[in-house]
Amino acid sequence: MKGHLTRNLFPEPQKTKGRVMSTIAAFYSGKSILITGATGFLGKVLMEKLFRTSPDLKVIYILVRPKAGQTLQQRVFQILNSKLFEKVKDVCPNVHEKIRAIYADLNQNDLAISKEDKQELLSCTDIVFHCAATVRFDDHLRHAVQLNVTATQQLLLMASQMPKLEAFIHISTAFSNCNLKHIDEVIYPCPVEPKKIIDSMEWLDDAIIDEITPKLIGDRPNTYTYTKALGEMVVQQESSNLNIAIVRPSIVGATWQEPFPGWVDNLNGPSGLIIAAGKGFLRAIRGTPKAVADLIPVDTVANLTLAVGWYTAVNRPKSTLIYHCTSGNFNPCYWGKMGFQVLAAFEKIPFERAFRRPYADFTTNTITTQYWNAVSHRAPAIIYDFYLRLTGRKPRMTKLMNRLLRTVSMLEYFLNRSWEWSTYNTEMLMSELSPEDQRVFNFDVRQLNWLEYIENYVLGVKKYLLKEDMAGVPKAKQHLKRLRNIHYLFNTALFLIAWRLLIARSQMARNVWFFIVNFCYKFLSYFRASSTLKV
Ligand SMILES: CCCCCCCCCCCCCCCCCCCCCCCC(=O)SCCNC(=O)CCNC(=O)[C@H](O)C(C)(C)COP(=O)(O)OP(=O)(O)OC[C@H]1O[C@@H](n2cnc3c(N)ncnc32)[C@H](O)[C@@H]1OP(=O)(O)O
Ligand SMILES: NC(=O)C1=CN([C@@H]2O[C@H](COP(=O)(O)OP(=O)(O)OC[C@H]3O[C@@H](n4cnc5c(N)ncnc54)[C@H](OP(=O)(O)O)[C@@H]3O)[C@@H](O)[C@H]2O)C=CC1
Repeated sequence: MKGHLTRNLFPEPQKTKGRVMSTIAAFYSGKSILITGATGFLGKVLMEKLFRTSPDLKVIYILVRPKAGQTLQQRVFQILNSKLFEKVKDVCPNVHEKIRAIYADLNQNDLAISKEDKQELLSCTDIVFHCAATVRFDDHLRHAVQLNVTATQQLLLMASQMPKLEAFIHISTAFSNCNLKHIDEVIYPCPVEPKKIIDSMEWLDDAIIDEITPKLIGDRPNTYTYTKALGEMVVQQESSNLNIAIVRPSIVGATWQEPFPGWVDNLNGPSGLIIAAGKGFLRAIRGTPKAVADLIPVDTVANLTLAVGWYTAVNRPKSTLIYHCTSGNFNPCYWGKMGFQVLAAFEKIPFERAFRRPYADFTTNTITTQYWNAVSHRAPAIIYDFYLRLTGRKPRMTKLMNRLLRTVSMLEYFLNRSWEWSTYNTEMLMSELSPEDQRVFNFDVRQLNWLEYIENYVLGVKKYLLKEDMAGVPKAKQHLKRLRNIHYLFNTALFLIAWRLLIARSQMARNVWFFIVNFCYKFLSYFRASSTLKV
């Protein structure tokens, strides 16, 4: 496909209302675009941006599976009628007609796309954005390989049969090579060829796969990062036939600016932990305050991805370019500072019905982590469950806490290390953009104000994940005050009980106690005597 197209890919920039129209937006006009993973966090934001900036695009094909009792159409309807798409309806009123949901299941070898649909995709698609993946860290290797490697291979095979295809953009992760400290914009080979892994998954049984998984993933922390690295290798193997680019985002967070700040719709990455901390469940977490918190807003990832799609199609680079979509070397924020900003945001934007007052800290070693897990996580959960039992209710806090601690333990790897990602290609792309494109498809995170971003993030978590209304803030604040009083009362009672026990057992403690009581009595007598004299 490389070098096949001869039509004018650099249309003259048009003027809209006195402003030069974005070249990237103009590029997507009239295009048929295929997106996988369009129902996911990034996919939705990507699709929204495309519709909003290029309402004249021809069609967006999305590969969807039925889920949670919803048909394809119901899922699409729900997305288009969500808050995220509110602005799209003004710019592109016929958005319903421009989206075509195609039944597909990436868990199946042929992706389960019907013959007719496949034919349409093959003959019409101009650009592919491949976002679908399993992002679970603990996925079974067989499933992770199927989704992140085999499905990518299948999709590339389809892409190679698309005569009109101008670019194939693969979304990977900046952590696909997290076993390295410095990561360049290159594909690093894994010791075992992806083809061999795919083949072996077909005949090995689950027990054997479980046994060999640690050996295969080696010094990577989970099957996710390993299979994303394999996915990149598969992409590289197809790159001689296709015009491909890879985008590697770091930890994707809530929107920074578009379509509005703070939008988020799943618990991945920091979002789940923000809830856990804001509700008072999470009190300590093993993390290095000085390690870089390489968060990247989801709208920044979408903007870069669309810019990459345009650049790849128009310039047809000779080799597969990889773009790191990271914040660390442009505008670093550190876990300590971020944690502090999250806690500060809870003061202004408290969550409703908190279990305890939000307070958390980073612990730096395994022993202190275990201590805080016992004292601050497990013990309160056990006490609360005891209270639930006493009041005739079903205990649930210990189970919830165990789940949280399991989640936290899976994220810890990323909280205790810093990586350096080189960003030559990303910077090159930025410099290739016209001022208007830099504005419309902004991915320059140097402009990001972390304090403001984190505040909007916490607000977004409250509104869009917890579905809590801002009208409830005064009540939430009152609840936190009550929790503070209970906390003081509880601690005082605990102290008195401990002291009473000590007095009963130790002569030394009794002596100290009598000394204090005696001292207080004398002080009060003196105070009373001197005030009587004054009168
Ligand atoms: C001064 C200092 C103060 C310190 C203050 C601290 C403040 C705290 C906030 C600071 C933020 C810190 C954030 C750190 C985040 C680090 C993230 C690093 C991520 C690196 C990512 C690499 C980038 C990528 O490429 S991958 C994309 C990201 N992927 C993920 O994040 C997936 C992670 N999730 C999983 O793998 C699984 O969900 C797992 C293994 C964690 C849990 O699996 P399990 O089978 O046990 O549960 P589920 O069925 O999945 O869900 C059960 C239940 O839990 C809810 N849930 C799911 N995920 C999370 C989550 N991340 N956090 C919380 N809760 C989660 C889920 O909705 C379910 O709830 P139900 O009610 O039962 O439905
Ligand atoms: N979130 C993050 O922090 C980061 C994400 N990335 C990468 O970005 C991409 C998008 O991630 P994100 O949006 O966060 O992930 P989500 O989990 O939100 O979305 C995953 C998407 O893949 C789809 N999918 C999963 N399994 C199947 C299947 N069997 N058949 C069809 N579709 C399927 C999901 O569909 P369904 O709705 O039906 O489940 C969903 O649309 C991924 O490639 C990920 O590796 C990279 C770095 C960080």
